Amino acid sequence: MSEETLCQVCAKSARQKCAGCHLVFYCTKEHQKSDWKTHKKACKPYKVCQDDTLGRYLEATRDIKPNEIVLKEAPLIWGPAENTVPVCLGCGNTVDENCKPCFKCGWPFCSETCQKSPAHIPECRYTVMRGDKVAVKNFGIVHPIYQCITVLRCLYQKQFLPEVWEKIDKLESHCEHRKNHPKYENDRVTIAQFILRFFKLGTVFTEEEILRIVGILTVNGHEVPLSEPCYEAIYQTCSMFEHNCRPNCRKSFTDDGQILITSGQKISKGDHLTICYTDPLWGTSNRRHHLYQTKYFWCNCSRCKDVTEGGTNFSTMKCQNECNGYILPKTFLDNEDGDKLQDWECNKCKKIMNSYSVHEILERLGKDLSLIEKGSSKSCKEYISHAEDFLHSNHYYLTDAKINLSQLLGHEEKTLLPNLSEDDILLKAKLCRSLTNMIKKLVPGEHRLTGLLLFELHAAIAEIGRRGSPESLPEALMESKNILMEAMGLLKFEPESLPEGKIYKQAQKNLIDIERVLKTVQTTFGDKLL
Ligand SMILES: C[S@@+](CC[C@H](N)C(=O)[O-])C[C@H]1O[C@@H](n2cnc3c(N)ncnc32)[C@H](O)[C@@H]1O
Repeated sequence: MSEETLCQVCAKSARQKCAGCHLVFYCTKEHQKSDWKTHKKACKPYKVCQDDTLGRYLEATRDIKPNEIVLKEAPLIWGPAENTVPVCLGCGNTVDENCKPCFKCGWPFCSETCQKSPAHIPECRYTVMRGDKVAVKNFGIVHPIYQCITVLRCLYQKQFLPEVWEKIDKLESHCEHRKNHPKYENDRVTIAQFILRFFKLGTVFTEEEILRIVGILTVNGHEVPLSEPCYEAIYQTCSMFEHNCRPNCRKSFTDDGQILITSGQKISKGDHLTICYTDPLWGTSNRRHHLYQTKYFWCNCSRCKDVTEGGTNFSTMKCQNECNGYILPKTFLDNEDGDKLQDWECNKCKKIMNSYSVHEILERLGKDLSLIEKGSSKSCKEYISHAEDFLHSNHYYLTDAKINLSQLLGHEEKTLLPNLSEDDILLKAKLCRSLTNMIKKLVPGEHRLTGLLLFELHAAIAEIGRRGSPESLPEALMESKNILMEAMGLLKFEPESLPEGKIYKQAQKNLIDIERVLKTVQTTFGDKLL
C-alpha cells in the first residue's frame, strides 16, 4: 500500500482524500476534522517541483476550477520601487514639502501614524546608528537615496530576523548571470557602495551580499499598485510561480497588501501553475526582451512560439504591396538581436520586407502612439485611421489605441454617455465587443482589462437600448445585465482602493438599477417582451 493511502492521523489504511490538496488521506471524517487545524496551513492545491530549465515551479495537485483562490499571501518584505520620487516609508505614497520627518531619523512621512509603521524600523535603526539624520529636500523628482530602502529592509532581516531572512535567502537571484550585465556595475556603485558608506555598514555586510539581495528583488519583486507610485514587494510562495505569456492564473492584491492568485481557467491536475511576469498586451519581441532584461530567461512559451499568437495576429503587419496580405517573420524566437534581423514575408504575394523597414515603421507608429493627446477621442481616432494602413486590426499598437478610445467614449467632458452621437455609441459597443473577444483568445485568463471592457460594454448596450424602440429595450437590458454580471465575476477580487475595485462597486449598484428597470418594463409590457 502506498504511503498516500495511510491515514494522516493514525496511519491506518485510508481512502478519504483531502479535497483541498489531494495530497493527504484519512480513514474517517472524524480524523479529517481533528487534523484540520494542523493540515490547514499545508493544504494547497499545488506542490513545488523543480527542473533544469525552470528551476522551482508549481504543479497542480488536483483539478482547479476557474476563479478559485489558489494563493493568498502577505509580503515577506515591501518597500519603495528602485526608481522613485520621495515616498512615505509607511504607506508608499508620495510625500512633499508638507511631510512629517521621523523625529528619530529624519526620513519624511505623510503622517504620524505612518511614522509608527513597523516596516520603517530597519532604515530608522540604521539611520540612527549612522549618527546623522536624513534630510530629503527635493520632492517630486526621482530621488536616488530611495534605491537603498528595500535592500536595507532585507539586510535588516539578515542581521536581526533570521527566520524571515531564511525565506528571502532561498529565492533566486541570478547573480552569476547579472554579473555580465551593465546594470550590475551600476548597482554596485549606486546601491551597494552607497549603503556601505552612507550607513557605515562596511564591517557588517559585503558588496556581494547586497548585490545578491538586489538580484533577489529584481527576479522576485512584484509592483504593487496599492500606493501612488506603486511600491515593490516579494512574496515567498508566489515567487515559485513560473511565467507564461498566456498564463492560467492571474494576480491581484487585497487592500491590506496581500497578493491574491486566482485561476483564470480550468487547470488540470499535473499542469504547471503560471502567471505573466510582463505586460501580456505587449508584442512578442518586446515581452521576450523585457523578460530577458529583468528576469534573465528567454521565454519559449506556446504563445511566443506561434507568430500569429493563437490566430489573433497581435504582432502582424500589413503588406505594403497593395495585395491585402499580411506580413510576419518566420519566428520571434531568435534571441539577442536575432529577431531584429529577420525578414518578414507576405502571406499573399510572398514579398519580403526586410527587418530594417519593418522596425522603422514600428518605431514611428510607436512614437505616434505615445504622442496621442491624452483624453482626446479625436486624437485616438486619427491615430487608428493612420495606423490601420500599416498594421493588422488586432496589432498591439492598434489594440492599445482602441482600448483607450473605447474607455474615452462616453467619459469625455461635455460628452458623457447620453450625449454621445449615434455613431460613437455604436463604435464604443463595437470596440468593447471586439477587444474583449480578441483578448479572451490572446490571454484567456486576463481579468482586469476584460472586466473593465465588459463594464463599458454593458453601459453602451443599455444606452443603445434606451435610444431604441420600447419593444427592443427589455432585450437590450437583459444583454446589458448578463455582460455586467460577467464583468463582476472578473473584477470581484479587485481591492476597493483601486479603480477596478471601484468599478466593481459601481457595477453592483448598476445591477440593482438594471433589475429595477427590468421589473418595471416587465410590469408595463408583460412577460412576453422578456
Ligand atoms: C520568480 S522566479 C521563479 C522561481 C524560480 N524558478 C526558483 O527556482 O526560485 C523567476 C525565475 O524562474 C525562472 N523561470 C520562470 N518562468 C520561466 C520560464 N517560463 N522559462 C524559463 N525560466 C523561467 C527564471 O529563471 C526566472 O528568472
